[in-house]
Amino acid sequence: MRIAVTGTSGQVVTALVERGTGAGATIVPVGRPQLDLLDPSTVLPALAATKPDVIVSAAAYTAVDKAEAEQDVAWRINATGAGTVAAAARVLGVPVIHLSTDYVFDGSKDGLWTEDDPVGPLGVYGASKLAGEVAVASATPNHAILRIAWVVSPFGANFVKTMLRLAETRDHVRVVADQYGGPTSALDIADGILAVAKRLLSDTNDSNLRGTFHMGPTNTGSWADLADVIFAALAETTRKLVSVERISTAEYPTPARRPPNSRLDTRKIERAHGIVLPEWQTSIEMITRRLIVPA
Ligand SMILES: NC(=O)C1=CN([C@@H]2O[C@H](COP(=O)(O)OP(=O)(O)OC[C@H]3O[C@@H](n4cnc5c(N)ncnc54)[C@H](OP(=O)(O)O)[C@@H]3O)[C@@H](O)[C@H]2O)C=CC1
Ligand SMILES: Cc1cn([C@H]2C[C@H](O)[C@@H](COP(=O)(O)OP(=O)(O)O[C@H]3O[C@@H](C)C(=O)[C@@H](O)[C@H]3O)O2)c(=O)[nH]c1=O
Ligand SMILES: [Mg+2]
Repeated sequence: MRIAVTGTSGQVVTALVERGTGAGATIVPVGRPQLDLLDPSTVLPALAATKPDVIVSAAAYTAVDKAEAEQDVAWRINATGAGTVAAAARVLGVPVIHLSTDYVFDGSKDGLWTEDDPVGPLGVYGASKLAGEVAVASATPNHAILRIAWVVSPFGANFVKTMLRLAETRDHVRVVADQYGGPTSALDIADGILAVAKRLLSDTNDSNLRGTFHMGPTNTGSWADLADVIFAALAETTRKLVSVERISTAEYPTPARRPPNSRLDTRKIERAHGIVLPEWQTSIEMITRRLIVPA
């Protein structure tokens, strides 16, 4: 199975490269300058050249706060760009697995968000990603849109790396404790994507395998809970102690609003694709240790 993935240095594409071989997949990252989502004319030729069986649409504008000031660029990449990738998949006659986000929700629900719940993004990033979902779904029926959340990994830029960088100069970090979600390892996401890709290829017509799915760990937590686990793993490995001050969103002003509760109900992808990701704490400990003691 040959899988073309948009982007070259992103967290999920890097995780797919690490996990692909073990799952019998050849991962072909396709990124700038060959494929630039800001230049739609590059997309089909670059993807066609990889001769893919499946396309994973992982490239995106992911700077949540910066997007508030760069609305045009965020939309061209996350909305128009996503639609162009899906249209290329249709032309090439292959399924597309497109990644979206928990930030399509406004966070006002008490429980877990299902795929049928109403969307209501609070910021430019979430709105542009939602427009991307619509563009993908209208470009080809042969799609699986996977909404994921709070992605962390040994690669790229992410919250674990931010916390470890802060720990180099501080023994005290303030972290919001009133935003809840599902911290997810890009490596676990890669395993899920590979499983979905196999099913889409082996059953080319099953509509239960297609559509929109929430994929994430079985449990959830706050950003402060996540920081606690990171610093516990740091303390175990290096004896460096960092305390987490649990603050409110109001005490940590940012350009973009974020959902207070974006916890995702993952039962649909379990039913349709048999996918269950691990509890987040285990995966976060592994990532933290890997970042402290490079392999
Ligand atoms: N990070 C997160 O917390 C979450 C991410 N998601 C979604 O999951 C997907 C993967 O995220 P993640 O791996 O963390 O992303 P990263 O932020 O780690 O990487 C972004 C990727 O997008 C690529 N990219 C950005 N602009 C362009 C462009 N104009 N043309 C081509 N490629 C471009 C980058 O290219 P290059 O390799 O050249 O740098 C990079 O590979 C995204 O769709 C994101 O919206 C969903 C929920 C949470
Ligand atoms: C660095 C830092 C952040 N925070 C807060 C700010 C914010 O509310 C929360 C997370 O901050 P970040 O900027 O790392 O996370 P953010 O960029 O909002 O992460 C989001 O990225 C996009 C791409 C997604 O799709 C989402 O699922 C989600 O992962 O933690 C603190 O409270 N203290 C700190 O020291
Ligand atoms: Mg961020």
